[in-house]
Amino acid sequence: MTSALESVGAAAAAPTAAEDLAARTTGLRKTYGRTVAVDGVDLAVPRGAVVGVLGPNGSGKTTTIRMLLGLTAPTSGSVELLGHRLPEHGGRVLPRVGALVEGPGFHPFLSGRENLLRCAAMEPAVRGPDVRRVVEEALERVGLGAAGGRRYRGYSLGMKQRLGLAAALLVPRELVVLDEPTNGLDPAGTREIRRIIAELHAAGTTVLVSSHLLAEIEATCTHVAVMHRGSLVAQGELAPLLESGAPHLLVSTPDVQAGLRALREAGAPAREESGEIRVELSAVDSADAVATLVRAGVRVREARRARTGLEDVFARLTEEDA
Ligand SMILES: Nc1ncnc2c1ncn2[C@@H]1O[C@H](COP(=O)(O)OP(=O)(O)OP(=O)(O)O)[C@@H](O)[C@H]1O
Repeated sequence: MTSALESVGAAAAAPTAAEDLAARTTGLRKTYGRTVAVDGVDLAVPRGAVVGVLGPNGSGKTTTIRMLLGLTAPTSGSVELLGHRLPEHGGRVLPRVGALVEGPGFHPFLSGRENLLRCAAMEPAVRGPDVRRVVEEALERVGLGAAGGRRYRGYSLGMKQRLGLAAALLVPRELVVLDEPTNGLDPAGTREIRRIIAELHAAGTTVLVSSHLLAEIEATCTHVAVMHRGSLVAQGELAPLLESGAPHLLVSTPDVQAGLRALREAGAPAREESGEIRVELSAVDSADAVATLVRAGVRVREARRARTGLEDVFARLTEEDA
């Protein structure tokens, strides 16, 4: 195991106390015939965190989330939401949980507003006289104020996502679960989702958000849970995970090929990236790398330290556990 996996393992080995968890699964497993969709997942979602569930298509994110919300029954294992076991205590805890998950839920021939009015009427926390105001606020919050009167059937995928989000956020929630919330959204819509997640986080709400977009998770989350082939291969705080890899140096030079040759001859792992040289600072430090380049007559415009991106971390975790 590498130090990255050990550091993540260490985080998992010192679990957060149960009362500090907004959600927890133990040995969660789901099979469909011979397909093992989710395989023994022990997920811990600390209260107040923004946890990104990251994994390639088919890695089990949606199935895990559906089981977490009591929408799909686990084959084995258990789920606790806000300190209470599901499904026994679903009626008590689910109103405190907002969720955006794929699947039918809205009536195609009703408008977005009418659909939300039906949702709001079913919310125990919304009093009858407040239903209309709550719905208008939710529509505004997700940018559907002007389109609220249009039929759901005519909504674009992005508008459907926004309406789902509005339903999830009708009343203040302790936990908000969003499955691929930026699906179908344009860049402006994606930024709005980020803003809403940041607002929820600032208000102390716990957020669990799945995505196969690494940049998305990197930009919005405090914690990450990495899924691969139905298993959880790492979970913990995002910052230490990003720092766990070897640091890199990015060198800007007009002499990329000569630079790569010189570095490799000096035993420094280096590759070209977007017209620059990326040097792994495991065998050499940054001063040695620059000296090697200069000695070889390579003209260095700029050299700067690069943080290990989630993409590198993710590739390492999923390759090693494959
Ligand atoms: N209802 C079902 N019946 C049969 N197989 C299923 C069902 N739901 C999921 N699976 C299978 O379980 C595995 C995990 O799927 P899941 O949708 O949970 O992954 P995911 O990580 O959410 O993927 P995506 O990013 O594509 O949504 C896949 O192999 C999928 O084909």
